[in-house]
Amino acid sequence: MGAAQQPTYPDASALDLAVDRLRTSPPLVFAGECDDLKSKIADVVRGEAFILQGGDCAETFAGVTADNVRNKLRVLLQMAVVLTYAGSVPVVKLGRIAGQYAKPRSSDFETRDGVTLPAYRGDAVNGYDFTEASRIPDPQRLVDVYNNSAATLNLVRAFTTGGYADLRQVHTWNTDFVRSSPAGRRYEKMAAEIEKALEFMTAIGADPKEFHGVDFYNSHEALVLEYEHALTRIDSRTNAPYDVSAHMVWIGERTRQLSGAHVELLSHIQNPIGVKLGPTTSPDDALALAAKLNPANEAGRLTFITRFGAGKIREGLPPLLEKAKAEGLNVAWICDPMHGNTFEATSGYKTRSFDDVIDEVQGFFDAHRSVGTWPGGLHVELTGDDVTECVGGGEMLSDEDLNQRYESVCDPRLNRVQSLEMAFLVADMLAAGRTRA
Ligand SMILES: O=C[C@H](O)[C@H](O)COP(=O)(O)O
Ligand SMILES: C=C(OP(=O)(O)O)C(=O)O
Ligand SMILES: [Mn+2]
Repeated sequence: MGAAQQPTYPDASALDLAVDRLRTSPPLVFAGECDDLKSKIADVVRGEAFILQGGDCAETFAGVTADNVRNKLRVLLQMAVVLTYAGSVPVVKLGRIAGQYAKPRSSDFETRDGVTLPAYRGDAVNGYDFTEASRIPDPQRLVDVYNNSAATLNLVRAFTTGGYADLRQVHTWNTDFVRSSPAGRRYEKMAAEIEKALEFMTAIGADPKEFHGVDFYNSHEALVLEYEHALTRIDSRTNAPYDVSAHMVWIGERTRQLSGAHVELLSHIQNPIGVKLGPTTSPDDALALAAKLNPANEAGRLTFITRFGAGKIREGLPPLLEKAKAEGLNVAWICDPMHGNTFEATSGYKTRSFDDVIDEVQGFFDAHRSVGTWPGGLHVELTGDDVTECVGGGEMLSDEDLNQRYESVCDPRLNRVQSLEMAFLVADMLAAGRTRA
């Protein structure tokens, strides 16, 4: 069986050149950082922390600007602080960022006005423009992915350690359009309480440097095997292979075949890894994936990202949780409430309803509560901008609003206000679990 969802490059020598370039390029992340993330995910496995993983469905090279990166980071920081404060749980912050450039597709082709061309597979593979030339897979794009990921990560590191993410800035993240929304006002009140608490802590002698930066990690779907393989290095400390293209990588719903090439490649790297599990996953499928990908049952190594859809999660998830619990599986369970809830609006746009997204998260919490397992986190497609891609939410975006600012090149993302609303709703779910426990 060939590897699923791979580009077919017309020019093999150009691919060799790109891969050679990547093989000799410096790592984007360090193995020790991947280990740190793994130990934080181990806290999630033990029910002591919560993961917030979020970002674009598909990053684009054109989207690598200071504003864009800062806006995405800012909404993630705001969501994380809401979950930490209102949900009373430590939050592991993980961007779908600095490498999320390759897309699996349902169909190999796209037809517009009677013209059929190869599907867009992300900036890692081909161009979004609907022309024959742009849709030809170009291996030089893999080198562009590396360079754009390096630039993004550099900025992310500067923002997260250079003062922008200082908890004492909690008010300033609530800027412009978000501030006037109900979620923005709730945030404003919470930020005032946090500021007071920080002043109190400083007054009793806490070191303000403690609040200065945050640990922030990055992740993407490991899809194009040539890229991930070329960026796998032997770590000098441990002599073990790490995929140094990101701290964490995951296997998508379309490439999780047990004997497939993606599972094989990721079984050999030491990074923390994820696997998406859709509604066709049986409890035995999940166990077999865990046995192959985490044979030592190491806590923090494996995260299952469930994406059942709001209508299926309440029935589909509990059998998986029960079996995993009975077998003593050390795994973090996180909820992707996006990919099982996509539909085409009458306007033709791919969209998701905010209510379905929240309903799936509620179903996820209910399933974990009924089985006695820990709802370990969220995996969300979102943006820091004021886009109109998902319907509903407090702004009550409708089908007719979608054309105002639909910018995603793949799946619809929650906008900044919807993301903040989600954080408060999920913090309430976390808090409700605590009072019941
Ligand atoms: O992001 C996920 C997939 O790439 C996406 O959902 C597939 O979308 P498609 O069904 O339009 O190919
Ligand atoms: C492709 C994606 O999801 P899934 O593999 O769950 O369909 C994605 O996360 O963008
Ligand atoms: Mn997507």
